[in-house]
Amino acid sequence: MDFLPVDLATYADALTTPEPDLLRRLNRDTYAHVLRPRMLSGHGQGRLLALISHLMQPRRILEIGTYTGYSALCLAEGLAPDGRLFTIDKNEELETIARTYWSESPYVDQIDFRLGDAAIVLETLADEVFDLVFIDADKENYALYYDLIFDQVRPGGLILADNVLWSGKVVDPEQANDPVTRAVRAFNQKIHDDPRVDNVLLPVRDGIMMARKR
Ligand SMILES: C[S@@+](CC[C@H](N)C(=O)[O-])C[C@H]1O[C@@H](n2cnc3c(N)ncnc32)[C@H](O)[C@@H]1O
Repeated sequence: MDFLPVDLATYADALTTPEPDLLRRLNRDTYAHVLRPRMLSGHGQGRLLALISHLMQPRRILEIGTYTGYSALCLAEGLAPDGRLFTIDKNEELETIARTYWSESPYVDQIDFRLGDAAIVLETLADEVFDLVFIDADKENYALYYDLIFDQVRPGGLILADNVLWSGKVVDPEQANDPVTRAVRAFNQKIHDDPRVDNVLLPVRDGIMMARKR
């Protein structure tokens, strides 16, 4: 299933800054060789992540859910010269492809990959203060990750969470009892109700929650 009608998605991508060659190759390689390639952010969303990062020029980025390393490369584009991006994934089979492409980028020394279950790995990053966080792992634990990292986000920092429209299931009455859909809906409501942030649910691709810490 496509997130947008194909002609609209094609039009939007055509009128967006082109996908850099390295990312285009990683995108193709992922679709050719890795399971569930739809998880990769892709051209339009990747350019949005890069643009946000350029605007913020973060010193510390946290990504939960590396997959093949595509969104990490996009987010790294805006890093301050002494900046660092921590990215966590529990699937060791993806590490090689991610590192292969990172090594071709100017950000290879700024990307710090941590293998393991996110909730546990986060304990090892307890001393970091984050400017920008991208939550893109198991949906059932989004609310947990949000709670775990919130105090480590600086005032004015941005928390992004992907797939918050969950392929439209968040408004499908037939999915009301689906546990993942319920978790995504609960997460969205939690952010919306949190007086510590200003938020926008962006209907981009599969939905991106943006929450700026006050
Ligand atoms: C949607 S993909 C990430 C896509 C990537 N951010 C991108 O845009 O290209 C989700 C990833 O989260 C990882 N993941 C799922 N549950 C996790 C957990 N509990 N801890 C760490 N990683 C997890 C999966 O292995 C998968 O690679």
